[in-house]
Amino acid sequence: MIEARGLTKRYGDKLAVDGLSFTVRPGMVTGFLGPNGAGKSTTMRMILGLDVPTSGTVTVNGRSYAEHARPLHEVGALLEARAVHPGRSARNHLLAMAATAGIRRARVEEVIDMVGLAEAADRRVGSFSLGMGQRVGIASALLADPDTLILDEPVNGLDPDGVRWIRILLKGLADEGRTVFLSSHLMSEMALTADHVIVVGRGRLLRDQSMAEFIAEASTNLVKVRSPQAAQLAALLGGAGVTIHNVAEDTLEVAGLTNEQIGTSAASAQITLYELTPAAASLEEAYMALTQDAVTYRSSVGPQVREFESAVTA
Ligand SMILES: Nc1ncnc2c1ncn2[C@@H]1O[C@H](COP(=O)(O)OP(=O)(O)OP(=O)(O)O)[C@@H](O)[C@H]1O
Repeated sequence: MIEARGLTKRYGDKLAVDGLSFTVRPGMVTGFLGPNGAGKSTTMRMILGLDVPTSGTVTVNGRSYAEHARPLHEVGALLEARAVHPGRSARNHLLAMAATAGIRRARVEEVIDMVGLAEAADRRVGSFSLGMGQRVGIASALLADPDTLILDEPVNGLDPDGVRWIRILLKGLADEGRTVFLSSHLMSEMALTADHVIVVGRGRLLRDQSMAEFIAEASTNLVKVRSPQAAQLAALLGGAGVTIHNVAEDTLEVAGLTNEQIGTSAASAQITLYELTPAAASLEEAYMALTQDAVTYRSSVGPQVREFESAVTA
């Protein structure tokens, strides 16, 4: 369990993290989302005792990182910067870490197997691909069998196989009752991996809720209906509190009625339906809508955002 209370970090004039309070709970994967420069890495570094808060506190299992007698056994981390000596083999790197932390040698072989590095463990880490390097980083994080894992952009640059592998691994670790805290800009992947989201913008907390709630909140109550008798259906459904847009000859977008109500009305008037789809936002759409004002480094607005904006204002 990770608990931040009023966590704040100032670098000169820059307030990188601004009074963050949140709890990352065990038994689930929590996604940490936010635009570039929102303060995610700074927050993760403070959790790991690599940066000192200007004010506020952050604890892992009730104590700050520095107060733990055996911190590696409490929390394992994969941060963006790789800190592995390139001339060492993966096995020697893990053996050196294990020796320093008083971890038995057999555990090194266990984690090598867990991350699928058995074949390559004696090769120099410097010769590894990005994906293999990430596996070494994850093996290091898992070495002391910690209850809490913190991973900053673990899927960055990985191929689809590697991305899928990390997803399955993290979900499995959460199912074992561990706390898994993960940052990523890859929204489609985050949607598949995380059960809960914490969203920050300009150092501040924007959301702390379940993935399902976050997406549902951003979903419009539009229902897309396709019918060869679209005009007849529109006339039938029209009424107070109902808005209907004819988006194509055979397609309506209806707001103000549930798909059950539309289906029942259509059936009673013997109108044929080809499609009846409630519109659900994607995580990316929900995230974009929330963080639009919190983006520090913005490129021109992409077509995806425009599409969503017109969908919600239509
Ligand atoms: N050591 C530092 N000295 C000065 N400013 C810093 C330092 N570390 C981070 N910052 C600033 O603090 C803000 C938050 O940075 P941080 O790296 O935590 O954001 P982030 O959410 O992890 O971004 P990204 O998604 O790009 O990794 C940024 O404006 C950054 O420039």
